[in-house]
Amino acid sequence: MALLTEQRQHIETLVRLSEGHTADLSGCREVIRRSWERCVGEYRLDPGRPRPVRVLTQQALKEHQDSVDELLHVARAGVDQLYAQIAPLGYVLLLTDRRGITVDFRGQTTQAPALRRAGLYLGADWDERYAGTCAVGTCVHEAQAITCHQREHFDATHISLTCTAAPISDPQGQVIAVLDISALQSPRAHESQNFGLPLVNLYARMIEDAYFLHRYRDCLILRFDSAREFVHLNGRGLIAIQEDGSVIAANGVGRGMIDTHLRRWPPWSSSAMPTAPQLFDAKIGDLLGILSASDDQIRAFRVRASDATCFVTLIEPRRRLAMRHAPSSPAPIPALDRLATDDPAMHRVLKLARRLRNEEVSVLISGETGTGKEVLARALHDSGKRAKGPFVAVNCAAIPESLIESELFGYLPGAFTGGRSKGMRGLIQQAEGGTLFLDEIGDMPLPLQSRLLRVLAEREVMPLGADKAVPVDIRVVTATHREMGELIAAGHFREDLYYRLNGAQLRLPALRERADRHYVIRSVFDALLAERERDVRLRADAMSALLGYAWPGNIRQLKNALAFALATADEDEITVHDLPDECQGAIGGAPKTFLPALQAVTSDEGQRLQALLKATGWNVSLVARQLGVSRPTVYRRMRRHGVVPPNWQELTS
Ligand SMILES: Nc1ncnc2c1ncn2[C@@H]1O[C@H](COP(=O)(O)OP(=O)(O)OP(=O)(O)O)[C@@H](O)[C@H]1O
Repeated sequence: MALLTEQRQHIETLVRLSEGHTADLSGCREVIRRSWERCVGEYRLDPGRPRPVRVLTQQALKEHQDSVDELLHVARAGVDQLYAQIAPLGYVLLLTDRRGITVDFRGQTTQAPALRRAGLYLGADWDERYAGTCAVGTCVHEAQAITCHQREHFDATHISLTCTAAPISDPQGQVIAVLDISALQSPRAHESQNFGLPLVNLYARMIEDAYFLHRYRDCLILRFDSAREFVHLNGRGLIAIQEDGSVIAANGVGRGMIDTHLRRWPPWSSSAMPTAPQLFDAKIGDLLGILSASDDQIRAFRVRASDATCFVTLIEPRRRLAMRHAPSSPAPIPALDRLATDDPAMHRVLKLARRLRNEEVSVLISGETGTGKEVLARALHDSGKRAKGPFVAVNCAAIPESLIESELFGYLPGAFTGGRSKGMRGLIQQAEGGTLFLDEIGDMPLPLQSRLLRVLAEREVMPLGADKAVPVDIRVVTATHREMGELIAAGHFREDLYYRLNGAQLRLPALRERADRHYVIRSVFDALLAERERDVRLRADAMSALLGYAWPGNIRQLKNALAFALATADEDEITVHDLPDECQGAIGGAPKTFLPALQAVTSDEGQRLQALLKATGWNVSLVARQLGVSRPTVYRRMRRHGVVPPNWQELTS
């Protein structure tokens, strides 16, 4: 009721404004007043007829997303980080294109119906011409960050909302997108939103700079700041230049410097631009030589426009950097190298794998299901001196217990009823000269563990029914997703066998923990395309959802999800809507890991654990490190206390 009364009063104020009475606007901020005047004068919006929220069709939304595809991709990390900060305060996040169409969104699924009604949703249109005065639309019009709080909105439908938006400009200074945080409810006082403007501005600037660095990654870029300590970390000025010092593009701070320079020294022609040596009062050689001039790869220059000192570093084109670093990197081993790019845990695994590939030492590969243990075992085999020999993979969990002995060790004719009349060469012997890969080793029955131990110790195998052992030359690689320490403690696995198998351990990280998820997604996708001889584009919104998903089934689940999308997508591109439901994230592809758990946890220990998990963004590995226990132990404790992460359904499936 209160809202309806407020809406009526609001409408009356605006109707009076449309009739030329401006007396009621004395407390109104100038920027809002200008926008209201545009709404009634220019757009002819009728304040007496609030308009329903407009949400675009999937097809129309797709077109808008396409037009900012590259930006969406670059912005993702910033969008996720900002949302992680504002979600606990009850805010949602919108990224719109320059026309005010919401092309990316983060919000809580539990609030979806209310958010959709309010227009805080993927595809919602916040163009000032349609929605009236609002943070996004007015921000685009004014090209400046703005808070639009409650009754500052033009349309009476929106007056319970509070919204703060900041523009994101392209390297030419044109607004290409708007970053917005909004809440359905907020305190009445405008000051309650004071935190929002600097926060959204900061992230908009970071996204803008990330986009600049991405667009000009193949150019020389000067990065500068007035504080030496901040240049590498967050140098605010960016200017892309050519080798002769001419300016290609600049970010907001860089453009500001150029403008001041031009005001002081007006050019002889309107198209003439100052060069970098002119801007920094330097020789081009000094600028190009920055990296070797000092230990911290920074040099001080005088900015001619302001006479201020400024500290500058040089970012080299990515291609040139790659070439420079190539000679020092170790000799390529394609079978191993293609498994990862720049993930620290994978680097450690692959570094050790390189050393082990030609050794006879037994290797135990651990990691959650689907992390690629068999793929790594095969790569180890393919890259080592046994590559020409066979690679025999045995899944100990998949073979019935009654058959596993005969399968592994083989048997002579007539060794047991039901066997083949000619007998059978066991898998151990089939791996002669090559590698025997025993997957799910934790599931091997105890009696067989003793026999396997003998094979490893004596390097010979005794087929069923034989009275003489046969020598074997095999390398054994095993894998498990189980906690071997627990199996040993429970008497299910022989400790002596474990130590023999665990000559070295390679621990594969879960896909959700990998910093090179983008590379993994791309390579799995490319492999599927090659298999199917198809050419299909993976659109940025799909990539964004894939990057944000928790992947309880790891690379296997990823592969299945992409295969599903390829099989069901209508066109020659995959969008977020073509992915299996669980990977589409919360509304607008929000990473599930950011959604709050809604479970009631009663025990003290459970609550402490839940608080710790929440504080780390449900990073189980980090919590395990903080508590000094293993990850499986954290999962077990979560299960015991009923601590349910947002993505638990997948984790337990
Ligand atoms: N780096 C990779 N590139 C492409 N596909 C991969 C990669 N790693 C794993 N896969 C694919 O993911 C699936 C699971 O891999 P794999 O069988 O090696 O995992 P696993 O850890 O051994 O699984 P499990 O624990 O269930 O035995 C396979 O289809 C494999 O082809």
